[in-house]
Amino acid sequence: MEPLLELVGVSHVYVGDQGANLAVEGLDLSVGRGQFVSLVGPSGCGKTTVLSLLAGLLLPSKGEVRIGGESIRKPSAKVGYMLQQDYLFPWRSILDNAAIGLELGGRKTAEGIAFVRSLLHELGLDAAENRMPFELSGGMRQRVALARTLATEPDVLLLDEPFSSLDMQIKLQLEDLVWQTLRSRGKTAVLVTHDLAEAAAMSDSVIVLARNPGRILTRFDMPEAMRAALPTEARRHPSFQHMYDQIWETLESGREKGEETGDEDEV
Ligand SMILES: Nc1ncnc2c1ncn2[C@@H]1O[C@H](COP(=O)(O)OP(=O)(O)OP(=O)(O)O)[C@@H](O)[C@H]1O
Repeated sequence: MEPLLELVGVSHVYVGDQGANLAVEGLDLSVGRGQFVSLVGPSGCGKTTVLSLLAGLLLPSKGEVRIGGESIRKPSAKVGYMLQQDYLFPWRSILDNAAIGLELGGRKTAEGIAFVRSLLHELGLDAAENRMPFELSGGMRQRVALARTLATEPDVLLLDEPFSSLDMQIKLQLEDLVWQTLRSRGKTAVLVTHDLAEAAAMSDSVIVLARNPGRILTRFDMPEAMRAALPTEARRHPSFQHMYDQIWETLESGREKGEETGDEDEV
């Protein structure tokens, strides 16, 4: 499959008052167009750093980040971000929040607004378009954030723990909705999560990282039947527990080999 996202020998060093900190080292990763991959690993292994490199918010100290074969040196309209917090503007209606990317890009035309309305409709938010963010539940607000991200039609979505502040039932519903929405549009997605079950259920591949320095331990490709199923269905697939256990064991083995720092162990 033609790769859309590529990390080629990527290292990143943060330089600050405390000196240099090698956050990630020697990352090689290829993600095909339309694929959904997750990054999992202990706190500090570089998941957010990888997303920032893919978003063009950070430049690699070594190696290259490519999207569609082109080296990424600055933020690109091809890439959209969805975060744990929705960052909706409290003084703007839902429609105006969802349309903000178009507005900033000078594309808030009648056609653009019609597109945003169609996204809100698809995400079950048509009745909410004139409401204000404080009137919505956490799950609804994250759906608005998804509509806002999709409105600018990025090829790639970077999802930084977008479900982690939601209660379980809403989280499962939203995992299905996001997965379905991205898949039906052929979007490429990179999800950062601490929830291994979420990673296994939503992804084509799960990338396990270790820390000190951040590096890729293993890439797990999910069985085809799980990849084709909605996340809630994938969780019930006979291979699910096996994949989950393998990811968990790899994480644990990385911890045993590389953790001499005495840091808090948090998956
Ligand atoms: N701005 C920064 N300046 C210096 N070091 C940083 C900076 N941001 C992150 N780091 C360091 O880089 C490493 C990777 O951090 P990063 O936030 O990417 O990890 P993470 O896997 O996303 O962690 P978490 O799961 O806790 O969000 C850590 O050692 C962290 O302390």
